[in-house]
Amino acid sequence: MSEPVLTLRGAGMSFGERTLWAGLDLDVRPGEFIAVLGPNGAGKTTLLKAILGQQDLSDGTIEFLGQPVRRGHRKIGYIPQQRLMESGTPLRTRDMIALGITGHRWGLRRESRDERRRIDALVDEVGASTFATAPVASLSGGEQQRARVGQALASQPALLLCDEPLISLDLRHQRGVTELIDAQRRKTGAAVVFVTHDVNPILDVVDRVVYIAGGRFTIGTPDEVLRADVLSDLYGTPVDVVRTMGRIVIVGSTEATAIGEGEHDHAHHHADADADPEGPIR
Ligand SMILES: Nc1ncnc2c1ncn2[C@@H]1O[C@H](COP(=O)(O)OP(=O)(O)OP(=O)(O)O)[C@@H](O)[C@H]1O
Repeated sequence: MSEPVLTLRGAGMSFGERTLWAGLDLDVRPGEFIAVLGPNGAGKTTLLKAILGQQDLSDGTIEFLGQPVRRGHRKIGYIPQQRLMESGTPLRTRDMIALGITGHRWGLRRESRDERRRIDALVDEVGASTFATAPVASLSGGEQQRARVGQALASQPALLLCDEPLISLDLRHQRGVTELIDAQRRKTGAAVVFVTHDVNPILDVVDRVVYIAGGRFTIGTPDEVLRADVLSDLYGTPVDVVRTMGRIVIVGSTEATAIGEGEHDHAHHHADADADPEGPIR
């Protein structure tokens, strides 16, 4: 088996008295697709920040390609949690994608012919051709998100970190972005660590799940982890896993809803979070 791209050993993250996760051992292989699931505030984004070298661990180690993680590694692609571009930002879509290749040198020198070809191919691959010359700030949320994916893929990363990249996308574009990331990891062997509240849009492509909740975590295939007994044990309270119309919905009892508290603060992330008075935990 090939060497892992990413290795966590005894990794722990605490803020004061509060432990987000501890004792996390994980090897991520080339081409592997890992979903990081859990309720709001569980520590999913903080895990990505630790892998990016932006947040020091409280315990343990993280290595990327055999070296301790450090900030700004060119071989890690990152799609941050979505923030809409401020209107007035003049950056054009193609230039935003090009930034992933030319980095900070953008604007200071011309693209090489090879770079130009790669950028054009990426613009095409993320379906951004029709808005390539439009200012990013003028795009819809979904279009901006495709530009972000293009930028993250531009440096041909060995590891792609995605923080809720499907938020604000309609079903068609959720599928489009998922297929894009899936195709990329199959083509280039890039490993993917994908943070999401809702596993459903990516269920077909996920190899393993890291489910974080209440300061603890569990790791396994979706079938191993997304089960009532496993998640009830993790949450420490009864949780049901309902399969309906090809979707998995994780439903808590009143107590479990309390554990998932904060979900409704972020209800805009999920249109259907409001639809269930029980408050699904994802
Ligand atoms: N530097 C920090 N200092 C103190 N607390 C922090 C710091 N960074 C994160 N936290 C806290 O850690 C918790 C986990 O945050 P994180 O953003 O990782 O959660 P998440 O699982 O990504 O949640 P969401 O689904 O809401 O995005 C939050 O309560 C947050 O306030």
